[in-house]
Amino acid sequence: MALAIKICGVTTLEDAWMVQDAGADALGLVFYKKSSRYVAPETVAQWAGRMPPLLTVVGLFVNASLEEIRRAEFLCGLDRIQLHGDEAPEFCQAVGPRAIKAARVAQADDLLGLNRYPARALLLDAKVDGAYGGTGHAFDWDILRRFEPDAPLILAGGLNPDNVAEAVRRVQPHGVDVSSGVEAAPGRKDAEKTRRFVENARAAAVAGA
Ligand SMILES: O=C(O)c1ccccc1NCC(=O)[C@H](O)[C@H](O)COP(=O)(O)O
Repeated sequence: MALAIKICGVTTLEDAWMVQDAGADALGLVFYKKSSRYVAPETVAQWAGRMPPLLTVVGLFVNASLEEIRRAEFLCGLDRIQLHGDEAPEFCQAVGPRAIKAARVAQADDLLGLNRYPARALLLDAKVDGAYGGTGHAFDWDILRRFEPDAPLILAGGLNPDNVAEAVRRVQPHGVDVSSGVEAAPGRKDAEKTRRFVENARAAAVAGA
């Protein structure tokens, strides 16, 4: 199966095109006001008709209301909804078949109960005190050895162009997700790092196929 690659924390239309040019499959828009990568749904709505046509657009929310999510979906035409807070399985169900549930993990116990989420995919990120995501920290991938997710697994947390190949080889995820590892500055992506990330991830996936 081909590896899906998502570049998260895009805040400009220019970076959205760069992500497509680099060969990624999806981009993430952080609709969480406390993030340095926050972009307003109204801003994204102004990009309408000028977005890269074939990229999957993922809206990321942290403990948002269903109303807030539906509004952003309507304004921005989101393909997926990434729930990156403390949302319950029932909330994931209410969001519907576009929902990706993100979970923060540090140890094997953090994986318990994740199969209760009726999610399109499970995204596993590093657990860091006081932060919901985008920290640049990795978790111990070995704790995934005995984990059998019911949904496709997307690996995140501290990935970068230099470690993504090893991550793909060891975890064999359905997809990988990166934010700070391909940044020039918070909220701005670096084209060269993004291109290298995609190239190295794809090469590792092909070699392991
Ligand atoms: O990116 C953020 O600022 C952010 C804030 C709050 C919740 C989630 C956030 N990002 C989520 C992502 O999808 C990141 O790609 C993921 O956490 C990995 O980040 P990084 O370790 O920086 O690659």
